Parts: sequence; C-alpha cells; structure tokens
Amino acid sequence: MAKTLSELRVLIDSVDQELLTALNRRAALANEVGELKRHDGSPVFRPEREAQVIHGLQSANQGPLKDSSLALIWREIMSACRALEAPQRVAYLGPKGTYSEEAALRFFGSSIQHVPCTNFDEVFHAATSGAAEFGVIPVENSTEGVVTRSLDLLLNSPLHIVGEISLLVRHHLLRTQASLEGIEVVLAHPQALAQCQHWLTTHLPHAERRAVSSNAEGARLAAGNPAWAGIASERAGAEFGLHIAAQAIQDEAFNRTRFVMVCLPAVMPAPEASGKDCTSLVVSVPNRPGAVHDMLVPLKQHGVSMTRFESRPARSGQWEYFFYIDLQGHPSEPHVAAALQDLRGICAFYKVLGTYPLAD
Ligand SMILES: C=C(O[C@@H]1C=C(C(=O)O)C=C[C@H]1O)C(=O)O
Repeated sequence: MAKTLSELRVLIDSVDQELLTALNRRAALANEVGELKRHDGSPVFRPEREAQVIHGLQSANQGPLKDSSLALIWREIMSACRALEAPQRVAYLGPKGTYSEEAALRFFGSSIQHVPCTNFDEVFHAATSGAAEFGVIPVENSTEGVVTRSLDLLLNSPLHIVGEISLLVRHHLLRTQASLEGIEVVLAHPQALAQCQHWLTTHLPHAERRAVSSNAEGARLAAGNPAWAGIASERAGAEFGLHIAAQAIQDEAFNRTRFVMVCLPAVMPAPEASGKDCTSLVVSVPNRPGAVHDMLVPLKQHGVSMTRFESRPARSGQWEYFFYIDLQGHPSEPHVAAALQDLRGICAFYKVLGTYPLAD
C-alpha cells in the first residue's frame, strides 16, 4: 500500500539525519586535510580534485537526481568544507548582483569572502596585492566576442588562470515600474548594451544608452530615477527592489559569457591534470609571410586540438599581434608538452596564461 504524506515525511527526516551525520563526517575530514595543508603550506583550494570528486559522483550516479544537480550540490558542500580550512577571498566586478559575482559563486560556492571591485583593473590589482586571493574576470561572450580589457590585462599580469566557468547570461530591463513607458535613459555595462542593441533599437529607439561600470551599477542607479532603466540580471533586480519591465532582452537567446579565475602562482600553483583540461597561452610571431601557419604546425604534428584562437594588436604600430590560444590538454601529457616546446621555439613572445580543468 502507498505511504501517506506523514509517513513519507518521517522517512525524509530520518534520511536528513543520516545526511547530516555524513556531511559532518566529511567536514571533519576536510578539516584534517586543512591541518595537513597548513603544515606543509600547500594550497587550500584544489579545483582539479574537486572536478574529480564531481565527475566520480556523476559516473556513479544512478538517479533520480540529475548529474547537473549533483554538481551544484557538491559545489556547495565542498565550498563549505573548504571554508573550514580557510574561506577564499574572491575579487570580482561588483556591486552585488553582477554576473561576475554569479560566476564567482558558481565556481567557488557561496562560502567565500566577497571583494567587489569597480572595474577589471581593480580585480587584477586586488588579486596581485593580496587584498584577495582570487579574481574572477569575463574573457569572452558568445554574442560580442572577446572582452578586450581582460585579455590585455592577462598579458602583463603575474596572475595565472586556474579555472573557468561559462554562464548563460539573460539580461532583463529593470526599473521602478513594470512598463516601458517614459524611459529616457538605459544604463548598463557597454558589453550588455551591445548584447541588447537590436532590442533597444526596436523597443526604445529614443532612449539614451548610457555606459556605466557594471550592469548592477546601472540597476542601482535606475532604482533612484523613474525615467531610467538598467539592463541586468534578475538577482540585481531583486537586490535593488526593481521590476522587470522586459524579460530576456539579449539579442541572442543563448547568450553565454565565459569567466576565468586568476590568482598568483604563490597562492595556488597550476592545477594538476584532471583528465579534462585546457591550457591557455599568449604568443606572438615575427611579422612575415607564413608565420601564423608555422605557429600552428606543432599543434597539428603532436595531435593537440586548439579550441580558441584570438588576436589582439601588439600596440607597436607595426601591425603586429598577440595571439591568444586555448589548447585541449595539460602540459603533464607528453604530446601537449612536446607541442608547447616546439611552439616556444618559434615564437618571438610566449607566455602560458594557465592550465586548468575544463568547465562541464
Ligand atoms: C578537502 C580538500 O580541500 C579542498 C576541499 C575539497 C573537498 O571538500 O572535497 C577538495 C579539494 C580542495 O579544494 C582536499 O584537498 O582534499
């Protein structure tokens, strides 16, 4: 005979007690790991180990919980366990409610110390000076392409990339009332204005588009003026008590932004191989015919696949470029190491930006 609601709730309560005991056993073990790490000075955060934990559970998962739910649940469990060792201080483009903050929470879990910054330069500065241990910066968007300032900052920074995450970015038009009437100014980060330009031209052709330091900052300002609207996330709207005047106004439905996590190598060395890794480099070659082709030959020869290739002006005035390359694999794999060695030999400039587990 089927169980009654109260019988089912009694069973759920007893499973929760088992979970509580198991979670606290796990937390106590993580605490012991923390003791060991403090002793030998090794880093608290090991993203490759966390990736392995999640992949291991997903391959053992028989349902009904979805693999994506497991990843979210264990991200939080590991974040809370890590916070017992030492909570990570994470810098990102603030204020509260930005997509950068969401990327930080998705990557590190919510047991972190927030270090909100006013621009990307400040994020780099915070992570370099020690005000934060990690920085989170957007590097590319599926509608607008590269975030140029982030790439330029990575070039000369002592920080290296230790992780990545990709977020589905849905922009909403937020204001003090739920209608489009009487909007004179739309405030947002230039990237968001660009990602919504078709919608803005169609629906608010006469509104001024005003660039501000972040989308959440635009939402904050819109809360103080009924003729202003911001373009930001639902979370930013909730943060500043705004209504959604128009939902999902980004021109591409599947608008995604990829964020990377950066830190000083002294805070955390390059993650070890997780089995699904990415290595990011920036290189330049002499400005002569065939140079770019030659640069790609070692990758082909050693069977390394390239997942990203971007160029940025070298600012020499000579039409020279830096190339930002993402490769699949980890330098501890012999074919990747061989390709990198050959590549290094033919490049005028060569810098590994980081090697890290691929986002799911
Ligand atoms: C417990 C550890 O430290 C951190 C927490 C982890 C966890 O809770 O599973 C995993 C890796 C580290 O980021 C560890 O290194 O094993």
